[in-house]
Amino acid sequence: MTTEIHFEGRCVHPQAGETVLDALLRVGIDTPFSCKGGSCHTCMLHCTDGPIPEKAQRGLSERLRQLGYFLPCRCVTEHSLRIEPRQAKDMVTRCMLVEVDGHASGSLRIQFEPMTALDYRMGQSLRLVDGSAPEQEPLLMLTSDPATSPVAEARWVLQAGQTVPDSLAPSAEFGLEFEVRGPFNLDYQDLPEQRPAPPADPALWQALEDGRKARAILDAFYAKVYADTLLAPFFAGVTAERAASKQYNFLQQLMTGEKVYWGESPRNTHHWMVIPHSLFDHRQALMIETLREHGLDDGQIARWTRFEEYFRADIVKDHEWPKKIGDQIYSTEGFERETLLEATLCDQCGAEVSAGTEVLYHRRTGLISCPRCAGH
Ligand code: HEM
Repeated sequence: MTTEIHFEGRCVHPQAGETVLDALLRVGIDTPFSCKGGSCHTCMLHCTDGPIPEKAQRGLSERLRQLGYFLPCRCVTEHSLRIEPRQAKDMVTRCMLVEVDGHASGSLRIQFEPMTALDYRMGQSLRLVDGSAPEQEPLLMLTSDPATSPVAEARWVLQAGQTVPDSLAPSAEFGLEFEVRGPFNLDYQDLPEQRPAPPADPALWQALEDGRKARAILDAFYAKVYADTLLAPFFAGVTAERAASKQYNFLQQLMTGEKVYWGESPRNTHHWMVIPHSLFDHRQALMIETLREHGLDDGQIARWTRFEEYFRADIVKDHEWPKKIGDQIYSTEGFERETLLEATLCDQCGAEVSAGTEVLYHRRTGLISCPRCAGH
């Protein structure tokens, strides 16, 4: 009986004495590896069916052995196996704390050093291993770029009911250890459908003169936003008055708990906006500057920004997300052709386009191109 190694739709036959890793590489399967001697664990794979030789699991933790992980560089077998790449949910990395702050704002900035290699990209996420079911574990968003920062950095936006472990408490000191799972690609599906609002803070609203000062702050803030070369492009076609009013109602609802905001959820409003952490932080710095100019003290500033930080996970992303309403997902990127029911003006050249004409329109922006501008 020939030995068959099934891997991602391919079937490979190892030669006598050949390791599984060498067999995969021989036929051109691009699987990661480094030392090829069982030391670095870079090539570790997951076996879903078939007996794994004891030698191929030497050096792996009991947990990984039980899950079926093995080192293909140490695996010579005459039995057939079904194998697959490692699964992010099974990867747990022990980390050492460098520094943690932000407890007052509800958005923890955690600087840490993974104790074994953690292969990640900025924008991916980790889960903090805290003893709960893996899908319930707190989400940490990776904000550092491994190419340029010697220590890793992640954000943890605290959700209702989550408690911070001692290893990440305000008093936590350099060197404390904790474990993370992943990394995962953060996508809109990872966010809970309807995120509960953070607890209201009516005393803050009162300190903001029952909203009068909040309105003055927002007017001054959006004046800065519209003059800012990084932020202004997102607001093309939206008046500063609209932006400030919507934000006012949103904050009023968050701070007082009264239902006065009727706009979309932050996730859906910002669904098409590619906003990196650095831009979010830049906006936050402008907001803090404005709050200071209006006489808020550090405590009040932390209480205000806590509400904004809470929505970081709904807003920061490295590619546009579709809209999600209930279970329905709506893609708003791309174009459609539509026959006009009424005459209108072409958004490109300004010429009148008569009813019955087929035009090209962009699903999200709603801008149309007449047949001449659309090139047909
Ligand atoms: C860099 C960060 C951000 C950018 C570039 C941004 C951009 C925008 C833009 C362009 C709009 C107008 C959308 C429209 O009227 O069509 C908007 C609306 C809004 N934003 Fe943001 N935003 C950012 C951060 C935030 C934060 C931190 C919050 C919440 C705490 C927030 C809450 C809202 C709300 C509630 C609206 C109104 C939604 C509606 O019109 O229904 N935004 N944002």
